[in-house]
Amino acid sequence: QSEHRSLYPPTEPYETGFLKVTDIHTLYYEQSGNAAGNPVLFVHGGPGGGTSPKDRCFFDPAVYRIILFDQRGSGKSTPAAELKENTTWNLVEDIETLRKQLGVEKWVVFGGSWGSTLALTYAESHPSRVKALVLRGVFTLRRRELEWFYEGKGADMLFPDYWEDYINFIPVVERGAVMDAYYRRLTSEDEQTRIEAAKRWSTWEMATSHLYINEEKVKKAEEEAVWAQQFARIECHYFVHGGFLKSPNQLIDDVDKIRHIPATIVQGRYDIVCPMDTAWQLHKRWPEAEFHITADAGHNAQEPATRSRLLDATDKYKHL
Ligand SMILES: CNCC(=O)c1nnc(C(C)(C)C)o1
Repeated sequence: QSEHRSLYPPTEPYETGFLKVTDIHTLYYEQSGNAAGNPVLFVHGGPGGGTSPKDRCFFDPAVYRIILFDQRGSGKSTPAAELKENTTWNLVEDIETLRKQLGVEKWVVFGGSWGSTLALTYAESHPSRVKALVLRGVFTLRRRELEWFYEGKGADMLFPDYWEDYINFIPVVERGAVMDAYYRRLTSEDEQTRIEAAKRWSTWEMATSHLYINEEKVKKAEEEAVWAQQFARIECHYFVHGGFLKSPNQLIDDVDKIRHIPATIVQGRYDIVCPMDTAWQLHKRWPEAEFHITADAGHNAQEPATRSRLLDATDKYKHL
């Protein structure tokens, strides 16, 4: 393992498309790299975060058939930020629909943050379809994870400056349930209320996603109203519904369904958005999975040590 690796060079898709999955939702997807190669599915975060061209660069394009898709309401999928028919189980079905559409039997599945949540949910639902899992910044939507970051039960103590703009948007009397209060505003009849709530919610998350604040990401949350609404509305929708999971600890409790699958977990020690406890609990229940703590990293996949371990992992599974 070299210490700090660079991403694979940028590539362009050899195919892009739109897949209608319900009367309401149409999904954007793309394929790049080697059309006859080892299929890998990139599962983006948020939910609602969408994919970007850089996401392709975690994979050796000479070997991998690199498949990206924008989940319901995210990125180029339409309608943007749509919450109707948008649940974890819909997304698991969408992944199977996409797999069949593309003629993939089995694939490597790669996901960080919410992408790790959906990757785990998909693998536990369809273990025979997963060649290997690469998980980063593990998030399982336990109540404690949500309260830590969105309800003023921890992360606010580490970023009190950025917390102020997030929490001051909500009247004191509503702060007993901050996510619910944001949800009322993110789904308000009034467009300006929706936009302001989305910008505040997204800025809080972008400001805390790196060990060293990434001003570019903060600017994106403050200035890209469409993206901010996709990110904030869909995240908040999933969180106020507990991820639509059957029980609060379902993903870790059901890990025995996937312990036979080759896997690598990469976790930033100073991940403020998805604190290391979750990855640690998953690791203890899944000792077979390779486990890397990156000592000088936060939440984001592009932080040098995290990026490097992720590249090592995709190289490890490239010939499966
Ligand atoms: C719990 N939400 C964290 C998450 O999934 C996430 N954080 N940043 C992202 C993007 C990189 C997609 C913006 O996703």
